[in-house]
Amino acid sequence: MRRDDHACPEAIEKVRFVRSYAKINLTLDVLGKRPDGYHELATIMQTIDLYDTLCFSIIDENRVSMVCNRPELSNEQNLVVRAAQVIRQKLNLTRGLAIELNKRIPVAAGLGGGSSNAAATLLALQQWWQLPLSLHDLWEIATSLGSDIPFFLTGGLALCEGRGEKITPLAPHWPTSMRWLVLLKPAIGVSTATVFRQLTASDYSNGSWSRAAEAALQTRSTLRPTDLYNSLERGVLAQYPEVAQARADMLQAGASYVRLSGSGPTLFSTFADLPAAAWVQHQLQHQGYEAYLTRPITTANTEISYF
Ligand SMILES: C[C@](O)(CO)[C@H](O)COP(=O)(O)OP(=O)(O)OC[C@H]1O[C@@H](n2ccc(N)nc2=O)[C@H](O)[C@@H]1O
Ligand SMILES: Nc1ncnc2c1ncn2[C@@H]1O[C@H](COP(=O)(O)OP(=O)(O)OP(=O)(O)O)[C@@H](O)[C@H]1O
Repeated sequence: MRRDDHACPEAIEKVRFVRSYAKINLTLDVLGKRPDGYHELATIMQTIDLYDTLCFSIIDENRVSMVCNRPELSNEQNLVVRAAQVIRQKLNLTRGLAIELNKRIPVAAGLGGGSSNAAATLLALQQWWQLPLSLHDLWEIATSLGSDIPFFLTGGLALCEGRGEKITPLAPHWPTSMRWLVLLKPAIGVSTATVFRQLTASDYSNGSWSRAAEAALQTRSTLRPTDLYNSLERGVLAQYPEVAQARADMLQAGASYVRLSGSGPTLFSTFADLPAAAWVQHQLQHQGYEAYLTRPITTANTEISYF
């Protein structure tokens, strides 16, 4: 009998299929730089109905293999492989795993795709193999792998503080005036580390944007476009002309306002009505842009529902 057989009864199915959803940052305050080199954040994140799929199969070898429809991501540094390996090592599991990752979430886009994939892997293995790991254990593993990953363990709507790992779930009071989202992904990738490095002290805020938005969401007060703020936006617009041009084109296409998600370069706008959102998406696609019509969802990696 193999050492980890107790966690994998014979009856367990050999294949597991999960979705892994993206996020947007409704607000993002950078409070300042910390002694460990990271930045102190207050950000409100929301999972959205744009997802990758992951297929896990048990294999008869003591290793983790991974293939991805984006060949440049098929390697051992992929967060999916790293997440699976951390769990295997922590619990001394010898059971092998083959993972297929189908990416639909744009990469290096500010949509948290890799982080979501890692959290989906942790949750899938924990549930599938009935591992003796609490949500706090998973949170610790997630935190060690990346700042955005803890959020995706619960997803939905949340205030994230510290490096991003201190999660306060918020009641899902998403404004109806923001029911539809149009995302525009300019044709460049942006390194999160570079964006943070190029911040200046004048970009810092005291967290008041995220706190005010949190209060408005909790009390179901109106959230106006002018209430949304991202400390990283000024630097990204100044550094990448493609993003500034995309923003101008989005406004020209009929978006009433445009914000950057995370470290970009993806831009988003919100709409109360589907026809208005679809019209803006159509116009952007007609201009050759990669544009998505999507909506917020209330949970992360398992069952979802819409507002
Ligand atoms: C911009 C956001 O997406 C907002 O949600 C996140 O803060 C980024 O989260 P992430 O991609 O999971 O970030 P990590 O993989 O932990 O860090 C990537 C790099 O971003 C910078 N970084 C990240 C998070 C943070 N609070 N401060 C930072 O300065 C660091 O230079 C770090 O080396
Ligand atoms: N499963 C994965 N999917 C996408 N990228 C991954 C994955 N694993 C590792 N990476 C690496 O992480 C980098 C950032 O990718 P990702 O799509 O997560 O960026 P992002 O959306 O900007 O993330 P965030 O918003 O959390 O900063 C990629 O350039 C890639 O090298």
